Amino acid sequence: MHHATSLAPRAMLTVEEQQAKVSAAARPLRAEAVPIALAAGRTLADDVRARVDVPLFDNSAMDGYAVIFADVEAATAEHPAELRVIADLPAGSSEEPELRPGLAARIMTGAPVPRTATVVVPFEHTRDGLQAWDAPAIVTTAPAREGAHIRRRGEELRAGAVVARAGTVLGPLQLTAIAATGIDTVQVRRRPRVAVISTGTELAAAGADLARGQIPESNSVLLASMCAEAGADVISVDTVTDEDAAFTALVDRALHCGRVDVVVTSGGVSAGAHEVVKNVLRDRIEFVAVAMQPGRPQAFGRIDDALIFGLPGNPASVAASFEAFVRPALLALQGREPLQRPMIRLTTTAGWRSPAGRQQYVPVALDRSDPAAWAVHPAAADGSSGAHLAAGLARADAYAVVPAEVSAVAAGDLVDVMLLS
Ligand SMILES: Nc1nc2c(c(=O)[nH]1)N[C@H]1C(S)=C(S)[C@@H](COP(=O)(O)OP(=O)(O)OC[C@H]3O[C@@H](n4cnc5c(N)ncnc54)[C@H](O)[C@@H]3O)O[C@H]1N2
Ligand code: MOO
Repeated sequence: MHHATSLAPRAMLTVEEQQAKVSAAARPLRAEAVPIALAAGRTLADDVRARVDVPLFDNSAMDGYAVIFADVEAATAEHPAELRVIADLPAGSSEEPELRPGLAARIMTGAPVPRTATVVVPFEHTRDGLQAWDAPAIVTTAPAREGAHIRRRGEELRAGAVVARAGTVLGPLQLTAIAATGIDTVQVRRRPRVAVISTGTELAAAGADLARGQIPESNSVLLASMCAEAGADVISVDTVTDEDAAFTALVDRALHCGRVDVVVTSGGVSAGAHEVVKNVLRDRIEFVAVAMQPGRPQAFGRIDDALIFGLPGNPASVAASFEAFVRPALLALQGREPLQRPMIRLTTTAGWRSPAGRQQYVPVALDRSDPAAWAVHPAAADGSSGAHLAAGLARADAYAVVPAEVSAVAAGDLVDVMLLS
């Protein structure tokens, strides 16, 4: 079916205006309890508080002898202090020897320090080093201070104190810290359930033989992997022709059978004769022009509880639109902060033109050969930034984001770079 599409020029929204509409619609999903072993990449819904003190008890930081400071504070190689050893304390020992003046306990790193010990002397500061446990300890170097090499109960964190804040993404370092405070289950936001739909009668599977007019389909792999990387659960990935009925069926399935939180489509949103996304959804979500390049035609709205993103079909447009609108929404659904990628100002070693009045997203390659002066250059072989460029994305690590009012970037300029990893 053919729908006439208005070609009357319309005011473009700024990227920020469109982002504000998206973030107003993207409220955090409900929380669920997840064991820490399965929580990598999830986002904390609540602050996590330590269940136990860290360290949990006074313990030794060195392999050596637990002793009373006064017994060894004057020890030298010429006048060593000799102590009788009354206990052997490996890590995990629950023994509590009564340490009196003149006595020592052989102790290993991590073992509980006897209550009356006031210092640990490492084996390196004894005459004989590691010995049978009950051989005398002959201390030849005085400790620097009372308490040396004893890690005190709760000195890093007290039970009840916050280990990690709500909104934190759980990576390996966060999960180990949580485990170390005696917690095995965390409250995290539900993963956004996402359906990806590529539209275009010209699309064939990437490995297929291609008839004239057909091209390999590439947007769905980009969208599915970017959604997964942003913490989403991609529940379906489909490619459809530009026929309204086929697209309608997929959207209905996603919304009603798949119970998705987000639908991301590519293609079919501009001004042509076969704009399937626009034809089917024009009355249900908003189709706008955004002052960005690539990525000008955009669609966004809510149907029931799901956010619907209609991204333009050009591969570089899909990629930039994802960064500008979809990724921040996926993060907001998970309650994450900040929503934007890290930005850094770097020198570009090549220049390019930028369309006046549109914020430009140029895929760039990072040159990290000088660690103190990273630089960038456009990833596309010819240095251009066209929306149709696809193969050049293989070299891209980042986007240079050029403000709308800038019309040319010159070699040597500082540019704002959005890092992708
Ligand atoms: N008369 C006008 N024409 C166009 C306008 C306009 O304002 N007036 N806008 C242009 C801009 S800017 C863009 S961006 C594109 C966006 O168009 P659509 O979203 O409708 O995308 P399609 O036409 O379906 O596809 C564009 C391009 O990308 C290729 N494509 C699409 N899907 C895939 C996929 N899954 N994998 C690989 N490649 C894909 C498609 O074959 C086209 O070459 O419209 C301009 N036109
Ligand atoms: O806005 Mo389009 O995405 O430039 O080609």
